[in-house]
Amino acid sequence: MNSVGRLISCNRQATRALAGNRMYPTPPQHYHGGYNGGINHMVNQFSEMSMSTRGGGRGRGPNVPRYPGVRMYRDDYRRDRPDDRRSNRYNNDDDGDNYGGNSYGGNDFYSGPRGGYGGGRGRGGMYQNMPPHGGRGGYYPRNKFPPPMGPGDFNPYQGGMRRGGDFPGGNDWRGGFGEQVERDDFYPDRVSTHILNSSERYQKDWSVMGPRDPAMENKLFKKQFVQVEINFDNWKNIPVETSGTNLPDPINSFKDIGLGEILENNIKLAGILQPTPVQMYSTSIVKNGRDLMACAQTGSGKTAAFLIPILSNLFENGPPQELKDGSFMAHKVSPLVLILAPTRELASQIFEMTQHLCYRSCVRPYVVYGGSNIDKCIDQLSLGVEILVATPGRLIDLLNRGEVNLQMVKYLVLDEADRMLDMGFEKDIRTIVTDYKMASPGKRQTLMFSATFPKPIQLLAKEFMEDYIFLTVGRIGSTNDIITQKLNYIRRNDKIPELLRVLSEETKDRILVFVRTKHDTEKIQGVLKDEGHSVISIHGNKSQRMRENALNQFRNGDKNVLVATEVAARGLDIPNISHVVNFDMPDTIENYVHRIGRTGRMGNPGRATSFFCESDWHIAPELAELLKESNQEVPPFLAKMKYNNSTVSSGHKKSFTQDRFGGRDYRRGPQFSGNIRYSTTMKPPGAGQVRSYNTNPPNFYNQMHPFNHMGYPAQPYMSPSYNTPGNYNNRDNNGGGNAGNPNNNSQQPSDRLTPAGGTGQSVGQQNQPAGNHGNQPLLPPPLINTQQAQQQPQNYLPFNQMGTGNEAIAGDALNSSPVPNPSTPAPAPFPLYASSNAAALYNSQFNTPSFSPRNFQTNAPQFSQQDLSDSLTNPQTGLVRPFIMQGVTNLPAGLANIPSMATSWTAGWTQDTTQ
Ligand SMILES: Nc1ncnc2c1ncn2[C@@H]1O[C@H](COP(=O)(O)OP(=O)(O)OP(=O)(O)O)[C@@H](O)[C@H]1O
Repeated sequence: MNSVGRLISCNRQATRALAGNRMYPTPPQHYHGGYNGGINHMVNQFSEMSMSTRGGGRGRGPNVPRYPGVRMYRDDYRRDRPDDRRSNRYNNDDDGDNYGGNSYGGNDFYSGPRGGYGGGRGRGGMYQNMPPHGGRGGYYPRNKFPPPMGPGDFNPYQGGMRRGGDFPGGNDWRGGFGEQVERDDFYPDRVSTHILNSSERYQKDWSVMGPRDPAMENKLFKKQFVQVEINFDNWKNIPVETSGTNLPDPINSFKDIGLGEILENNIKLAGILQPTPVQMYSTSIVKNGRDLMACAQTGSGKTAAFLIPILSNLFENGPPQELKDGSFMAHKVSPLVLILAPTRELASQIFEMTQHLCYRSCVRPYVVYGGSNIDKCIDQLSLGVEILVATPGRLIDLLNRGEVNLQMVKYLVLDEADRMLDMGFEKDIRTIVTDYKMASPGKRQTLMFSATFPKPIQLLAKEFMEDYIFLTVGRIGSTNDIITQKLNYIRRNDKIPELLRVLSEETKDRILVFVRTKHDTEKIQGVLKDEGHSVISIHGNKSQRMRENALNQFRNGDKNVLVATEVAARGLDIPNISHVVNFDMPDTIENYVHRIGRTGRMGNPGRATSFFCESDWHIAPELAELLKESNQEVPPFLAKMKYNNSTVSSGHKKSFTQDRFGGRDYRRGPQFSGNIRYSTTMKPPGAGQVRSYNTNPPNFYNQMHPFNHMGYPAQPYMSPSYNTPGNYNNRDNNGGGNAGNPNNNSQQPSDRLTPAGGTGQSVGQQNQPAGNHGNQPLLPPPLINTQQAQQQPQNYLPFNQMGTGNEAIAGDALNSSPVPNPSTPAPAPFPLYASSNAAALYNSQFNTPSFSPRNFQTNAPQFSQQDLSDSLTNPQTGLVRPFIMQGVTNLPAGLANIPSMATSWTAGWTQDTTQ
């Protein structure tokens, strides 16, 4: 007997044992896909000491290769998909279904037909229209893969789904080989907001609030768990940047737009009184019908940021005409809003908030994800759903079954979008968006949200969008300042004692401990329990019920330590997590950001402690940058590691700064024709500090480097908005930061940000001598086209009049935009450009590997030798400062002197170059 056969045989025995006296016929060979799947499912459940088998899981299609020895999880098909296991970098934590488990759950191609397997949940296609014969029977995936027949297909009495036992033996058969467990207690649909069916709802006026339902209200809005006060003060200073065409103005309050009575009522009940920064911007962007790619710090209210404006539009506009007049006859559920999330828990959380906001409305939300009961799910869908929250795998399952129709989708939301478009999920997202007749970009609105948005993902994401706006809230490359981050350098064997020590210092609130593997999660949970801690764990090997129970216990304070794998890293909003401990470092810097983002939410402080081993060196450079950017202490060992590994780590660094993490609109290059706008009413973090730079610069780095390592304007730089290229947006152009526009310098509204102690006077007007920092707005570094500068000197300021902090950066002009000059408009904040060669050279000259390659462009025009030597010989008056040697491959001999010369230019130069 081969290993598969042995497995089947042994499973049969287990099955019989579990089934008690009930004996089931061995199905014919060609049914074994379904049958086998069912058994495997049961064994899996059995191993979790749960008798919750319900007719077995899905079967494996007979033609799909099986990998002996790999347990088939009902919803964890990643394990059976070696390609995905290989390619998914999030999955190398040995936590098979951290993210993807459910995503493949139900993909019929892999799972084989559900039909059949001895009373399983099959929905045999050919009998699906014969309810008297046992419900729907095995299903037929109309779109793609006709399943081989299973018992449910030809014998509805045996295999068809009974749903309530409408045929003798009904529910018994549902159970298949085991005891049936009622899962209502955790099934997410425990709160249903509507009783009308969809066609009834389509006839209603959606802007009218329905009657109050005190019981429902209590269920939805009762403060189940400790509520955390929101600290809006911590957001007043957050920098916000938008880029794209025709940027709408943000709202200041929800009252600025008519949300309608339903939403106004519901947000109040949900405790949402004023918008967070991301909500201010996204609300107006979505209400203006635009696509949006939003990158905002963890815990800043992104969920409501997409839900509120979408719902506002829905309530205002009502159902689409085709649905109202019945011209679009959907025989299946046709959601108007589709929200996709990577994990079950996150989907469930989004659904919960959707329920809150849909209370007393005609809009019915629902959530589908792997690990939950699909029959129930289908039952619920049949009532009609306007907002569908889903994990990709379960949705594809339902699409293949023909249960969901995406043709009416008007809003597509990807939460944790970078994760959703990462390798593990990208294929699924493409399938969902392109294979099921969803409206194309432009005809639907597409919204993507995350706290991290790497450039390659942006490139992918743009395919799903049209003329989108990129929104950044918070400093990119940083985490929330209010999370105090600590790194402990530690040997692997010392981690557990250290964890016990850290926990012993904690007296209150909840602590979340991240561990790499499922196995270690269990192990550490055991150790902590033995030490008297009140601890629970969550990981992908746990059943959905156990996962939800663990989260609930942690949420409501029954347990105050949660040990988790990456599965809990993204999106989970649990109040009062005071401390995140990275027992094992995450594999990527993005994951680090999301993990520690479980604390420090809604503007409240948090702590993160990470145990750093020597083997974690790969994340060192990125982490050092991140800590620096977040105003955290960079431990000496990390800085050392960074430089020691500079050659090895450069690849990481490159991908970090240039391609990963992201958060800066990748489009902002020479070809970008949109606008860029910075927040005007919100001061940048540390605005007070900024002013002090002028007299006694405490942080020269920031002043000298208008762009930080992420290519993002460094902290002090926060210009009022203006358009690019070349045109000021007058509304926002009074004073500070807009050098070169003398007409607008006369007044400075009180809410106007004055960067770097600025009185708002322009460089051009002031003609500040170099080194005099007083009254100088910090400008973005324009790029000089040196040739043009020489030809049109009237448009340029001599170097020595620009003043430190306003220095032009040598390089190619961006669309020939000139350097600030009183008579010409100032250019927008450009990134710096240089070739990679120049970058490498710069870094080697300055003995630092950390100059951002993000700003480099390989095909930039050559920088003339003459320009260089002019600058070298006379840097104070030259038009060009050889700060970045753009495209230079053959350097003049004098170049070697740059560091020493630079030092003499300004006292802060050396600091300037150490970034
Ligand atoms: N304007 C608001 N006023 C009060 N509470 C809010 C507001 N907006 C959101 N919240 C609450 O803040 C918490 C965090 O919101 P949410 O989970 O959407 O953050 P997030 O930015 O998506 O975080 P993450 O990046 O970790 O996914 C939630 O409990 C939410 O109900």
